Amino acid sequence: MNTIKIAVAGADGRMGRMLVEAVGESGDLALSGALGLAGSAGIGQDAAAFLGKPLGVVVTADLAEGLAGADVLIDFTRPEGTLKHLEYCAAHGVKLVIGTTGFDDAGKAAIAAAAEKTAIVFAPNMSVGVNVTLKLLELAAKSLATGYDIEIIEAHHRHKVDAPSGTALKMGEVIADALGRDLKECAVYGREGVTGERDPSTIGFATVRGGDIIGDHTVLFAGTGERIEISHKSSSRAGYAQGSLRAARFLADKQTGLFDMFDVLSLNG
Ligand SMILES: NC(=O)C1=CN([C@@H]2O[C@H](COP(=O)(O)OP(=O)(O)OC[C@H]3O[C@@H](n4cnc5c(N)ncnc54)[C@H](OP(=O)(O)O)[C@@H]3O)[C@@H](O)[C@H]2O)C=CC1
Ligand SMILES: O=C(O)C1=N[C@H](C(=O)O)C[C@H](O)C1
Repeated sequence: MNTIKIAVAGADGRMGRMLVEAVGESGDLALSGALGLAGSAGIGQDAAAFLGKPLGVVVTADLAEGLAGADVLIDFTRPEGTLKHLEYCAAHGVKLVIGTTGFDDAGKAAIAAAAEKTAIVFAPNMSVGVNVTLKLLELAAKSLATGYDIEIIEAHHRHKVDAPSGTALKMGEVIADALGRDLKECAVYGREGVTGERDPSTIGFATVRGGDIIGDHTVLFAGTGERIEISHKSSSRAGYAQGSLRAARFLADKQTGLFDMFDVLSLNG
């Protein structure tokens, strides 16, 4: 089997570092490049310097340099960074695994358009556990379609910049789809003041930010006399990194197309 050459964007970030380490330990993947934000402390340093085991790949802000020879770019940055990388990758046939969250509709449309030129896996959560949880939610929502109020509660570390999390929004989409609702019309993002009684057709979101919480998601189905809670809690970012590597391997025989982790993990159907 050919070694898959991986470039990592946001190489000096929380996820970027996990990915550099995971690629280095994988056996079947090789780090070919590392991108960082111009002016960041990591620029010019070996991407694996933080491990004390340099890999000979220097973090650069130059896309041509960072993406030279790459088969796949794994990108966990910010929407504006990902969209810049996306344009370059689509033009140069580099495949993409996008874990970044917080895109608006125009950003998502740009990713879909780029997938006509290169192959992309785009998912707000790469962990196997979260994606299986999404399947459980589909079943729960269909079975609890009436008489249960649905609330999605997520908690993350103090550094997270987008809310609700991409995962929470995906959970809302999966549930809304299962119930034949449109999340844009039924989502309620936080409550304050005299809100009136709860509208049963809504899906509520609540966001907690603090400390070093890696990522907790709970969906509450609150009925009369009982409530069901479906929760996933991450205690490490390793699952996100391993899922991303699975996504990169999945892309090996794809030339174009937009995929998600259901495709990677064969969870469709
Ligand atoms: N899909 C999934 O499974 C997961 C998704 N995520 C998502 O991944 C993203 C990154 O998370 P995390 O690693 O915690 O964040 P960090 O802030 O730790 O890392 C982000 C990295 O991207 C760099 N960066 C910031 N802005 C730009 C830009 N405009 N262009 C290029 N690079 C940029 C940062 O540089 P600098 O440090 O200099 O600012 C940093 O190196 C978030 O959107 C998060 O929600 C996170 C975990 C799992
Ligand atoms: O920013 C994070 O940390 C995470 N972001 C993703 C999200 O927004 O859902 C995935 C995970 O929850 C960690």
